[in-house]
Amino acid sequence: MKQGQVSQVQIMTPPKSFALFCLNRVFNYVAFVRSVMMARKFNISLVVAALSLITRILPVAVAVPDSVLRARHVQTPEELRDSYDYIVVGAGTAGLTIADRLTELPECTRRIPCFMWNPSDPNGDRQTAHLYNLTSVPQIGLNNRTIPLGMGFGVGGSSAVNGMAVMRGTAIHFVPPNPVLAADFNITYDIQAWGQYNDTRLYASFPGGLNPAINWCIETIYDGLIQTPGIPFPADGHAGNHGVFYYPLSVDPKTRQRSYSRTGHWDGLNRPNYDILTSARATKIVLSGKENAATGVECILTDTEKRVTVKANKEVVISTGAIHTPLLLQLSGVGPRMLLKKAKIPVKVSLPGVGANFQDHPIGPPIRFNFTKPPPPPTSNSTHLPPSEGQGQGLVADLPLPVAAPSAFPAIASSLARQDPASFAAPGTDSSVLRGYKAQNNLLAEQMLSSAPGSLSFLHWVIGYGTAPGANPINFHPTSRGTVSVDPDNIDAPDPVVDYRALTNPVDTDLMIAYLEFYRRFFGPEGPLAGYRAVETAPGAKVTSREDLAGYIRANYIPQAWHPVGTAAKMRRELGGVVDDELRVYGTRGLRVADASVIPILPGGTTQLTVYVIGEKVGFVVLSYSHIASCPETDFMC
Ligand SMILES: Cc1cc2nc3c(=O)[nH]c(=O)nc-3n(C[C@H](O)[C@H](O)[C@H](O)COP(=O)(O)OP(=O)(O)OC[C@H]3O[C@@H](n4cnc5c(N)ncnc54)[C@H](O)[C@@H]3O)c2cc1C
Repeated sequence: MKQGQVSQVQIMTPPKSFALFCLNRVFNYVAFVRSVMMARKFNISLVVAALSLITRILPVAVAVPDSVLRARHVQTPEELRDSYDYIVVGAGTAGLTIADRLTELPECTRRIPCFMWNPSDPNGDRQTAHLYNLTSVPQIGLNNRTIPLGMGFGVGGSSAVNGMAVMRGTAIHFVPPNPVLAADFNITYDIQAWGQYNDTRLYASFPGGLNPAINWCIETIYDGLIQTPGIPFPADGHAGNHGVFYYPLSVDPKTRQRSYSRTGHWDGLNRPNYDILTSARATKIVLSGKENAATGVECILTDTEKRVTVKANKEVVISTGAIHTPLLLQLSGVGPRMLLKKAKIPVKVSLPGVGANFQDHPIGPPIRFNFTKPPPPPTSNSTHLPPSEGQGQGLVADLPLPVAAPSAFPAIASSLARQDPASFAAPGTDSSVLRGYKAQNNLLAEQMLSSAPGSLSFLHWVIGYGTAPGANPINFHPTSRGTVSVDPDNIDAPDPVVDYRALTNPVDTDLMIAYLEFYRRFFGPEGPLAGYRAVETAPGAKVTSREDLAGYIRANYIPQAWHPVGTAAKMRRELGGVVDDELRVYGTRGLRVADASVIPILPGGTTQLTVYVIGEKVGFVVLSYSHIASCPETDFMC
């Protein structure tokens, strides 16, 4: 395939190897994003790109009305089968992806129930009521404020309630081998691996609807960014580089409805080998024998409070998200020994990393300006707005640290590299976890010095929000590490104790100050927008000392953007890792974790795309391998 061709309008021949086939499946979703971006670059109508994809999946979509065909919905214990080959716990973003892939091969796998909690209406669509109502403990770094966090719990999990932004990290995240980054998820930026199959039913598109009130703002800021040294403008926001680009949404371009794991991986499936048990909360994985083999799942039926155990013949995959996965592991006896002992939970596997390494993208305090000489409103021939049929939700600028903090970056990097993580980690953190933090610090410090293509971006600026020019800077790579733990005094509580430990590492304050200073330069009298004579309204030009800025940050910092990761990290065990490269939980047999919790360091992008890929990895690449010997090759081609 030549660079620049629109992959979706080509009919490709099947790949020769199973591995390539799997990779192609993984990349379908991304490929569509890319084709849309390519279409914009080469002035090919987005509609053509979208239609080509729709045309290819249409026979399936038409022949299978959603209302009729779905996985068997099990609602009472009596309907459960005696045992299941695979049990996927959690019908969320990754969980539904995995269950779909496993049940694609009817001869090879049998019967997978997905447990989920409180889905009052499994046929329903996005409902705000389908959010967990969770709050963190008081944050010592944030003047003891508590922080609400929302995770989805309907069929579809967080993909059913999320903001639908579709982004990817920069390339370094996905280039193996790397001991502490996502690596090894077999994501590649090789265009050859993309877009050769179009059998996905998940979409990313530019559905239109960019708020006209903020267009002027985008136009003006875009102009300013062009004049700022060192900022690339990749035509394709998914090419793995930092820079300025429009991002698409997980929206079906035809129906303009949310495209999420339920519509992509559950609606329309009618498979005799697929059961879904709802209104059930898993409380424990049964680990048997010396090998701690996962032989079943205990759960509580939320309508009747009845407890049932479902038997697993082959594997259990935990896919309950970065907040509830560490809780479920700990309740099963897999976690930090001291914590489990305190909670009186028999220790099956001492794994200190379970619930450690907790991260989310923090949203910084607002910095706002008034233009006293306002820019002219955009005209219809504005050059920087996306084409009308291709309006996305927004424009972002993802900047490496040398661009965001051209004078501060060496000092920030060297202070991180010199740190002893024990000084900032939660009290009692195990030495293996501290070694993992050190490895992460070293990698982040190295990346803070780089603006090479594909290196990490640090400042994430979502442009165009707010009524006034300015920003709430988002830090793509915070250095503080939180914890998610069972409450030792109440192990029956459905939710864990969540502690962001926000701003406990002073480097995070240094980064936020550097970002606020970036905006002061950008909007100020020496910056590219000087002609508009901006006056700073928040925090105000008088707030300049480190102490004052740190106080402003402490009072306004929000340590989460609904992207929790890292609490069952895919890292080496001696670095505090919880799962290996194939996402198997250390010290167990037949137990994997596949959801956002395995991501060791936050990607420089929103998280859903990476989570889908994790689901694909487990559901298709890893588990399918165990059946290659017994399944005819053609099974994989259908
Ligand atoms: C409000 C919000 C906005 C977001 N915005 C964006 C965005 O714009 N772009 C983006 O890329 N990402 C966004 N994200 C993040 C993204 O959606 C998540 O990273 C991703 O969906 C996580 O997938 P997961 O499979 O790890 O977990 P989930 O999709 O959350 O799935 C976990 C599932 O497990 C179930 N579960 C939990 N505990 C149990 C139990 N004990 N027993 C049985 N079931 C259980 C839950 O009910 C849920 O269904 C947002 C998230 C939220 C919540």
